[in-house]
Amino acid sequence: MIFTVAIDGPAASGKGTIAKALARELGFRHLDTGSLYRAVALRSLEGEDPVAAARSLDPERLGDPRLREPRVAQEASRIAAIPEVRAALLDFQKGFARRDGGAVLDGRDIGTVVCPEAEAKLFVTATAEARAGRRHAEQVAAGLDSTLEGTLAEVRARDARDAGRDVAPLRPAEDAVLIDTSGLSIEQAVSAALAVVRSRIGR
Ligand SMILES: Nc1ncnc2c1ncn2[C@@H]1O[C@H](COP(=O)(O)OP(=O)(O)OP(=O)(O)O)[C@@H](O)[C@H]1O
Ligand SMILES: Nc1ccn([C@@H]2O[C@H](COP(=O)(O)O)[C@@H](O)[C@H]2O)c(=O)n1
Repeated sequence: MIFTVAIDGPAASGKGTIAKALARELGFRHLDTGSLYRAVALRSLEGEDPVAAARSLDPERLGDPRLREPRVAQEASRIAAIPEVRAALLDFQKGFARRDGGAVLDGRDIGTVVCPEAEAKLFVTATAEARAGRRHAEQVAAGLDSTLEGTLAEVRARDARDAGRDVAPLRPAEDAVLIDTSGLSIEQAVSAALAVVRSRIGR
């Protein structure tokens, strides 16, 4: 059996939280595809050519805590606009998705480019203000220097780059189900997503 759940959405919309919860609940494997771009970005910030970094990336080594830093997130959205970087990361993502069993992948182009054949597609969104508030709280809890205004500006800059690039821009697939988490708790958002996926599994 192959069953792929494709989850896309802008920064801090809650797609990673939903993806992890779905994978846990359904016994599916999970890939946070943003971590691939962040790993390339970290190496780019250290002076490496991003295309060479993407071509030699070890996807099993994505645990570096520096990947979560805001400067890495911004650099990720810059190197993610390079077509050769995206091409170098594509086969691994497709292979992860279509191995036997169930898989949940979250990112920006999963339903449109990586897994256009996914059995269930979700587009998770929220207002920029709600997303910035969540990311700011997360950064404060992690002991990082963060202001709400600065985080909102970063979220907006990343949205503009991710949605405005020529290659694989952030957008909902035509057949994606939209979940706006602005007014939802984590539990409500996860159960809305689970209901969509279960309805597809049952078909
Ligand atoms: N429905 C929700 N209500 C309140 N907080 C939420 C909700 N969903 C997620 N969060 C919190 O918001 C933050 C961002 O969530 P998450 O990491 O899942 O977003 P994301 O879309 O995967 O972000 P990114 O693409 O930047 O990695 C986390 O701290 C998470 O706990
Ligand atoms: N499928 C994807 C996933 C991510 N990106 C880019 O990486 C940046 C970081 O992603 P996070 O999900 O960890 O926030 C993101 O802003 C995108 O530019 C991508 O292009 N495609």
